[in-house]
Amino acid sequence: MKINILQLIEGAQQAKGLTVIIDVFRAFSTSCYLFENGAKTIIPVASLDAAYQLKKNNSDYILFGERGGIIQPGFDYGNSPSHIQNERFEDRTIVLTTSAGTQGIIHATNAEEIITGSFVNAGAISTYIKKRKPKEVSLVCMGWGGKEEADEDSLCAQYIKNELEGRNNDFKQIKQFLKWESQTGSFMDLNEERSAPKSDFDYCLDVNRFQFVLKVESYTDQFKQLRRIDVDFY
Ligand SMILES: O=C(O)[C@H](CS(=O)(=O)O)OP(=O)(O)O
Repeated sequence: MKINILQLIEGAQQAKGLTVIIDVFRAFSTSCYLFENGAKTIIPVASLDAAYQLKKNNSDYILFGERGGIIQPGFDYGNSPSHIQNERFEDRTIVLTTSAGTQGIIHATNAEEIITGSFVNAGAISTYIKKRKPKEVSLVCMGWGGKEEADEDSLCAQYIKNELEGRNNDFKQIKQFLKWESQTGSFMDLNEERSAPKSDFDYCLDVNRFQFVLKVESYTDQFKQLRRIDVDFY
């Protein structure tokens, strides 16, 4: 199995084979919590306008997302896992637009198959890939707004690569590094509490909490959706 680690929007455009679009803080961690809390499907869209249009045509859809980490006018929620811990989304369709994660999905036009990547389901991702046995895997780190590399996404890519190659991971060390040495995730201290509470850090780094992957599939001619696929651990 050939494994590529790629960076940012250009990396998403170059990605081939089974592609994992990685966004630890916070889009694809939050997406896992949404499915855990009952969401029927998530429609990832690139622009705020597309999100507003979908809501206009489907008043029961729920709008999630941010720009620069901040919840946008008219949105029901931002991009925070902390804010949905006690919320249920049974049978609800979520529309999600974020600065980095959803942009990666939209730009990965050469990928054979796309799944999302985060630490909260990293083990499930490697199990899924091992079962699928693809010739080529692309691990794409979406970073800050898809434009600047971020430690958490690069470390998540390396974690998944190590799992696939049978090498050990030291997640405790990864978490300590992200907490005390890396600048990444600092927007959680700076932004308004209602958009990025500090507790998001721990929710996004609750490694292997979920045993499912999120696969990108067609929704309509125009839009894609994320579908939850449960992966057996053994
Ligand atoms: O809201 C977030 O967590 C980030 C903001 S940014 O990309 O770091 O500016 O968006 P995401 O798409 O979840 O990385």
